Amino acid sequence: MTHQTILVERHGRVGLITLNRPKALNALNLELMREVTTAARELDRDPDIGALVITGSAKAFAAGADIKEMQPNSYPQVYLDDWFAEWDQLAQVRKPIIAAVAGYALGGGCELAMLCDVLLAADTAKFGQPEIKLGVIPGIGGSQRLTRAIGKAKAMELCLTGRMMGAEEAERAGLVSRIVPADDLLDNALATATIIAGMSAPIAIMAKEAVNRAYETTLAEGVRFERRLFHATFATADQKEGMAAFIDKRDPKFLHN
Ligand SMILES: CC(C)=CC(=O)SCCNC(=O)CCNC(=O)[C@H](O)C(C)(C)COP(=O)(O)OP(=O)(O)OC[C@H]1O[C@@H](n2cnc3c(N)ncnc32)[C@H](O)[C@@H]1OP(=O)(O)O
Repeated sequence: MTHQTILVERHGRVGLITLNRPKALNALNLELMREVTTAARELDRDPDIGALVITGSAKAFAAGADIKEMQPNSYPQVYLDDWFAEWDQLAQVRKPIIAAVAGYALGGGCELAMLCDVLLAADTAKFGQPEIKLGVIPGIGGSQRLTRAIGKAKAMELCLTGRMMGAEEAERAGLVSRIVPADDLLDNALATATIIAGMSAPIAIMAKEAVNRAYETTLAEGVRFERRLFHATFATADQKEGMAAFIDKRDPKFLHN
């Protein structure tokens, strides 16, 4: 399939989506959003794919939603078209997604990174929610996901001032799982995704669901949910294989069922 604003590649069991609007610093226009969500859903359905990576360029993961596209729109238009609701489809992807972020991840770019499950940052990464400087507020979940990731104090400051934070501050705050040198970012992301894609596919999906549930429910409900999924892992062939492999002192051969 031909894409205008993204590149899609396969690296073994990993699907790689690269944002590709370099002249606009990967600003997220409606076409790019559709292409990313469509590609991610296709990779999610593909049994030969176990994990996804989304990345941008060295200068920008994405500098936000496309301001030039947004600017002339009226309230009835954005409301009736339910602008940015389509990004919710990325949150519905069941396989783990890694965001490999170098350069600017601002506004919708930061929100796209936070829609992913593991956020790897190059030492050049800069995160922020600068929408307030444009007379708007985050619209792809930034005020919610950033607050859950780094806490109210810092999220409030970033959303109210539009200040950017660098990779080290983002890692200290808990937004980023790891910082790597910019030149090694993609290799690290693909290596991490390959490890995840080598696990049992249903078990990886259960692990993602269980961790995500912690964002949405009480501790007691979350622990109950986790326990039910844990019990369900015993209905898979991969639980038998994983434990047998440990006992036999060999690597497991997961069959993804
Ligand atoms: C409202 C919601 C829900 C979400 C949002 O995301 S709103 C947007 C939030 N993002 C921003 O406000 C960042 C806007 N961009 C910048 O502040 C700067 O571009 C920069 C600091 C990221 C980089 O500055 P630099 O001087 O290095 O580069 P520029 O000359 O400014 O940009 C190059 C080229 O890209 C176009 N660009 C950059 N960001 C966007 C964007 N978000 N939307 C549309 N176009 C963007 C920029 O206009 C320029 O293009 P031209 O050379 O054609 O002017």
